[in-house]
Amino acid sequence: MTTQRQTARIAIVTVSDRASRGEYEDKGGPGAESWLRDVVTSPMQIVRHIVPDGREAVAARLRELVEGGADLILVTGGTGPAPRDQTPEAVADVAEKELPGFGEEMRRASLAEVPTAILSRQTAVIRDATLIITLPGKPAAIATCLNAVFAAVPYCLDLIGAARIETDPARIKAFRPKSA
Ligand SMILES: Nc1ncnc2c1ncn2[C@@H]1O[C@H](COP(=O)(O)OP(=O)(O)OP(=O)(O)O)[C@@H](O)[C@H]1O
Ligand SMILES: Nc1nc2c(c(=O)[nH]1)N[C@H]1C(S)=C(S)[C@@H](COP(=O)(O)O)O[C@H]1N2
Repeated sequence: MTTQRQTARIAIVTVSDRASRGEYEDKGGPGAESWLRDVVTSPMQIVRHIVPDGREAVAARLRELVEGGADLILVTGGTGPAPRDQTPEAVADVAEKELPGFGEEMRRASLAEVPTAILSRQTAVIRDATLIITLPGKPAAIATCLNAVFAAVPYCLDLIGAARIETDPARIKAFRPKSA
């Protein structure tokens, strides 16, 4: 068995025309970072990026981050049905495998809070040894969605050959079937 890297490289990408132009302060990226710092107890390096909406811009940034060795990328924003919302198309452009269960479960959890959660086309995909999870842009959606799916993320990273991460079981109990 190969030894897994111990420091996880995590990128958070905010997709927002207005946040990228500085018209409002990005609350989604910092929100995702503080959620991870509360939940993940193993070493990690987190970098944050802000990009405008758009298929090419988002896909290009995702390719760069995967090539740079990211283990996990959280993308927030641009998952809805409006013309500029093209994050799912960008993610599909870089995907090698889709994990549709992530989107199903995140929407299910969000629908308990807001009926318009059905408008989000959020999903998760794998490219190389990177897991990419997309989240809605509304900052309040981030914790709802990560709480809904994160128990499966450490084992997914194990399976794709990414870094090993541990979580605070009081927040999220990571489920690893082989050690359960
Ligand atoms: N990163 C963010 N930081 C703070 N607030 C946000 C962020 N993303 C979205 N929001 C808030 O949620 C609302 C709906 O999000 P949505 O992603 O649909 O925005 P949008 O209308 O596409 O605009 P933009 O792409 O310029 O952020 C926004 O109008 C904004 O109030
Ligand atoms: N938990 C949660 N999910 C949510 C929402 C929300 O407020 N909370 N907003 C919804 C709305 S109104 C839209 S349009 C979609 C897509 O948002 P995005 O384009 O910012 O990604 O996410 C949906 N999912």
